[in-house]
Amino acid sequence: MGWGLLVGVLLGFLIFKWVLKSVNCWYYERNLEDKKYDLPPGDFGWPFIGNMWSFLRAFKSNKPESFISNFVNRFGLTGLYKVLMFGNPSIIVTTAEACRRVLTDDEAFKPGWPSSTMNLIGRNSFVGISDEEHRWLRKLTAAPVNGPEVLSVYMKYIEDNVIIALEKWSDMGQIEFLTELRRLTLRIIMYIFLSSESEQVMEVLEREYTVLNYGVRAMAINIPGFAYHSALKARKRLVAVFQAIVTERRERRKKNFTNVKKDMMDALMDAEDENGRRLKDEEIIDVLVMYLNAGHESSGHITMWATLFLQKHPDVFKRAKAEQEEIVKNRPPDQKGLTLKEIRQMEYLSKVIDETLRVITFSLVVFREAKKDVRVCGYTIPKGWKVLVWFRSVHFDPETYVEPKKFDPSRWDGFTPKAGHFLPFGGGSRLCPGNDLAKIEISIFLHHFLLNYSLERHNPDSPVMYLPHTRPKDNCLGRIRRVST
Ligand code: HEM
Repeated sequence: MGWGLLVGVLLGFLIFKWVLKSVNCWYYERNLEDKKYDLPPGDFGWPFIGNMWSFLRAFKSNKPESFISNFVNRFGLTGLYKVLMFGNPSIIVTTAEACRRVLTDDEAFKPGWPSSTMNLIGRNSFVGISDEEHRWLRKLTAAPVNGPEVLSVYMKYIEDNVIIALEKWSDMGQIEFLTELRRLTLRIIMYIFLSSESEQVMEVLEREYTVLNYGVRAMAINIPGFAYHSALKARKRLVAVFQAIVTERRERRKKNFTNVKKDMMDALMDAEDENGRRLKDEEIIDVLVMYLNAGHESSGHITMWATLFLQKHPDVFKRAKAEQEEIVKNRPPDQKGLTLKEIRQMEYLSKVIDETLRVITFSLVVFREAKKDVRVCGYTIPKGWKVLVWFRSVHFDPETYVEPKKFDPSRWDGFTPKAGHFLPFGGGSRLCPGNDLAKIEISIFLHHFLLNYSLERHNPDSPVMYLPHTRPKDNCLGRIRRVST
């Protein structure tokens, strides 16, 4: 009798679990007819939350690879897996070939960010506008940051600020190295886009962006105490700050337009499409909220990781430093500061940066949506489903990168990855417009760090957090020490 009851309860539990695990499948595949047999393998997780729990658990327990390897172990190395994430039926794409196809086929795919992300980044920013509007605004806004020649205009500003920052930090005792770097990259992007160096504005932006970014990768629960709720509030405060800046600029332009240097804000205010349409304040604000966020978080984090890797690998540090010393040695005596030509000579440092971009993969995933039913690598992605382009898997593919977890800049000696195998800045029409700026900023910082400083971490074994972005839990607490006179 006792055994019978136990078996009955166990059986009931298994049936209940099977029903729960099948609910999403029935619901999301019910209208697909025969197409459902062409879907990639996968698992829609639990009702309502889908696979979010296993995603967050993998990333919060410091095993980010386990989320995808779980699919690989269960369904094989198919490269595409169906899931339910961020509230949408989605296909995760993990191979270079499939990722490249999704990024470059604008006929079949459009941006597909979760609505929670759009609420935070802004529906008038690049994540929410039509392809046509995107082409127009992208051309307008990418011009001031695209191409090394254009960027050489900002090199002096960047270098002066790097020198001042490193000197200041070395006098400050213990600092959160990452927080200070994020402030530095924010200062640079504020100068380029807003011509502003206001400490007060910078402090507010830095604080609010931190809260905003925690919400971007969190579950979209708008209840006090949850990261998404706080992020929505942070967005409101960011919008208020940008609105004040826009209003002030409009006033200034009315009074004294001709004498003032033009920047990105002016370009947005002057912009007029072929139908004579001009941008409203809320559109300008959304573009700025997006650009300033994208333009400082990523560069700040990657600069920190490159510094940490250099510090952790003395042989790499030595080789990178020798290269910088050589550059300074060959410099004409009357030359002040770095030139673009010198940055181009930093071949080894460029490999250090590329390897950092690969190992850290700052943008672990980007989102697209299928505009129509699309065949990719033998499977169907149904119209309206989201596609999660999983860069992390591409950068950790052992077929392309032997011992992928190892930081090894020399793997780039004589190696050019095939198209789609190295995507730190994405690809296709959405390729990061700040890629050259980011590489120049990071190179300038590392040049001065390698020549004159070292980093002494307070907790060298501080655990790493992967959400919202990969970083040491203590924000890299430590001291910057001057090592030369
Ligand atoms: C190491 C630094 C950086 C990394 C790793 C990075 C990474 C990326 C990636 C992967 C994308 C593609 C998103 C997608 O496909 O949907 C992207 C887009 C973007 N990035 Fe960056 N980025 C960096 C620096 C910057 C900087 C400095 C700026 C500012 C100028 C910037 C501005 C943008 C913008 C505006 C987009 C959206 C482009 C579009 O949708 O057309 N990024 N970035």
